[in-house]
Amino acid sequence: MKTQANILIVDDDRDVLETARMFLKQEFSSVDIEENPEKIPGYFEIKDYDVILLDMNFKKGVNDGEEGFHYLSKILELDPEAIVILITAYGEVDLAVKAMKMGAADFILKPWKNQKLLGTILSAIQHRKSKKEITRLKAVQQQNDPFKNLIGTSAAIEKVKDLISKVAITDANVLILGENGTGKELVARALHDLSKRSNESFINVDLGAITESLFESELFGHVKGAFTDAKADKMGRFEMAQNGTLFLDELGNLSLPLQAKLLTALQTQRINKVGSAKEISVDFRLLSATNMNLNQMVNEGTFRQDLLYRINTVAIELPPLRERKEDIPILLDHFIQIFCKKYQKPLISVDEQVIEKLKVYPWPGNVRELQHATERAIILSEEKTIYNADQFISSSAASSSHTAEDAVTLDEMEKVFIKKTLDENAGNVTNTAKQLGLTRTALYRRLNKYGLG
Ligand SMILES: Nc1ncnc2c1ncn2[C@@H]1O[C@H](COP(=O)(O)OP(=O)(O)OP(=O)(O)O)[C@@H](O)[C@H]1O
Repeated sequence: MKTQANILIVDDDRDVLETARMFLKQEFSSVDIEENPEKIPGYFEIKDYDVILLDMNFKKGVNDGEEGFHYLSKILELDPEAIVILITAYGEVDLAVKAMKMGAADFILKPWKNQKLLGTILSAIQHRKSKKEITRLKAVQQQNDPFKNLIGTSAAIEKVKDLISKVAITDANVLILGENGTGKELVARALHDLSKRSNESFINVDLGAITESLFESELFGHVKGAFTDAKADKMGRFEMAQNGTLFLDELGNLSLPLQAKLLTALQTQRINKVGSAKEISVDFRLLSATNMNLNQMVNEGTFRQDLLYRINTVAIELPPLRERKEDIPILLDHFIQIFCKKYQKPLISVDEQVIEKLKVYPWPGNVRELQHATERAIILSEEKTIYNADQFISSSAASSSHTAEDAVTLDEMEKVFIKKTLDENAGNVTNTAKQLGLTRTALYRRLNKYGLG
């Protein structure tokens, strides 16, 4: 029986090709031959090759192996897991060794004995199988990693991951705190994925975006005819989260009357759809998030203490990016991979000096801002390496090292930076917020804080 394998042989010697094909056809299911190495990419478009036999020298009289290296790297670009066996002549063994360092799997000397060729190809196929298996296992492992999206190795992030692992399996209500763009929603999803409710729904409610008039209908649902626009029955978010997880984002934005309504529903675990007298009991795990200081709001009388008690069995605090700068390179790497793929660019690298500048910059919009900045840089980049920090952060930010020297505190640095970005955008808050990776609310808060409003 023939071994199932696709083999491609590339050599400029027609005799070598035909003889090899005749012999290998008896052993393997598919054997293709090609004299012109420039045509290799075309073959890769049609088939997935298990082994490629590649000659080291194609032009007559040239035997420095440069062509072999060139086409070897081309093949590895097309398929990083490709198994390439180089065909070499006597006296070229040192070149073959160099090629193996570059990623070739093996080499075979011309003229070969058929049994030797067979043995080399069979062990190469085995090698290919194990390589594929390792890649598959890595993918499975990554998929099973609940923290695969939560990038960072700083002590602060490790502490957060630790806490998530501990509380996820309990049904405790968790309050996730942190500035805009620090990853609060990612933490909420990880808590859900690791919980007993992971097979049920994860329902997200952005309380900052719900108007006072739509609050009840959004959260509790309504029945047909409950109000003019209620053309049909509607399920509320509480009901959608039945048996699963309910994530209330931007909780600090809720007005006092709505806080009261929310508290009642949480206490009774029962809701009435708007326009219905029938009570529905709901069972969900509650996660909340805010970038506001709820304790301070309680003191000021703008947040209910009893509601804070209810939602805050455990608190997880996410540090701002400027307090864990050591995570910047790994996050950068992560986003570069995502955006190079998205915009179909070869993997772009970033010069060390640029990375140093990015570490000095205060990132008021945290990871979200870094994500946007990286996307912009990748779109703009025409070279393989980015040497200019301006590509990531606007000119005002690029001079942040100057700002850093002049500014005494991070707050001052942030103020100067926001002011400059605002000026650049002719005072347009929406555009400024977008550029900084902040929500408009977050920007307004800062404008008030720094007296820039
Ligand atoms: N540690 C991280 N690793 C990878 N991506 C991250 C990380 N933290 C945040 N992000 C990314 O940054 C963006 C913002 O994160 P997320 O929405 O979770 O932040 P947030 O704190 O909920 O923000 P907001 O308060 O503005 O709603 C998302 O695209 C998210 O994927």
